[in-house]
Amino acid sequence: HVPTAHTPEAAPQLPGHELLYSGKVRGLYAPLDPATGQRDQERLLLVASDRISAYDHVLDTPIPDKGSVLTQMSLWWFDQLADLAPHHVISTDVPEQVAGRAVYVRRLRMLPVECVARAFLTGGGLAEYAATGTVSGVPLPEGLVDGSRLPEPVFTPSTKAPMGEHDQPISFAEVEELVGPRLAARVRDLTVAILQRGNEIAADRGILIADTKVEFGIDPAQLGLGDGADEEIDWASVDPDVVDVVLADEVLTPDSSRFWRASEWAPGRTQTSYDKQVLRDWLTSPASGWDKASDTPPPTLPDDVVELTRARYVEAYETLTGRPFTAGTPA
Ligand SMILES: C[C@H](c1ccccc1)n1cc(-c2ncnc(N)c2C#N)cn1
Repeated sequence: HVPTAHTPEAAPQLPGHELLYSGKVRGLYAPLDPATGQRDQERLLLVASDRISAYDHVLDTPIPDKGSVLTQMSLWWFDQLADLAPHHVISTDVPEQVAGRAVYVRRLRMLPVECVARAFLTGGGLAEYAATGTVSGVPLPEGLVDGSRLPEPVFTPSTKAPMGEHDQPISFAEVEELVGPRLAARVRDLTVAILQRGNEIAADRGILIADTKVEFGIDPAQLGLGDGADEEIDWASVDPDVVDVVLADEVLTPDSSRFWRASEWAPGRTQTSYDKQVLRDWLTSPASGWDKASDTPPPTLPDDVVELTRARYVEAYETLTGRPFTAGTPA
């Protein structure tokens, strides 16, 4: 296997497409009409790079096939969850430069809420619980520790912070102020149901999904808006029993969620990350010569760390889906 790495940067130029948003490891493009050069108002191209982030840094060493593995995994989850929510995927027939790691999606009006649900307590949720006994305003049993399984998944939303900043946790009441009580209840219930279903499926494969972040959008046409319109939306006036609340972005991937090996789960300490532990262990070992508190960029990764990390992504995909990973081609 001679890995080819797609990394010049998270979002390379793409002929016939205009870059709209560049995330840490992903890009969102508008296809251009070849005749007029105008942006297609109904579709977007969501591209995953091979870049990986750790300790709030995007590493300069790519993980070959990471973008493709996570794209294929997300596509598989959209199918597994189709009875819970419609999704935004149109086609995987994408430009050859991004084959296997990009999807054409319906252009939606995205709800201004990061929909996070937690099935196990760790990270920011654990810190909030330690300080208040609650998470996102939801009271939890006493005596929970790092990695404790919650009685049932809890909706712990946050605001969409500007690029590069950390999302801020908000209460359910604040979500109701943002999008109205009806949409707030719907996205809460959907986010919890998605994580619940994800863990039911993953548990059979020896994987625990501690938490996940999903995004929802609504078709502009169902909001009575033209495709290109970007006027303000009165979300509280939207009835989720009338419009389709569409599952967008990526779903239940190791980038949007915490993946743990069930066999390694031990509440009371930091859990090992299914996909990023090899990377984290090397970065925090003397071998890297890096100090994560120094705010200097992490060093280039040695080949073995890259290959072991790639193998973790492929293993997660093949274990979850039961399908062999084939680089560069949609499943
Ligand atoms: C956060 C995410 C993002 C991805 C990649 C790079 C930077 C940001 N994003 C997704 C949309 C979006 N907007 C309209 N319709 C859609 N179907 C989607 C989706 N998915 C806007 N932002």
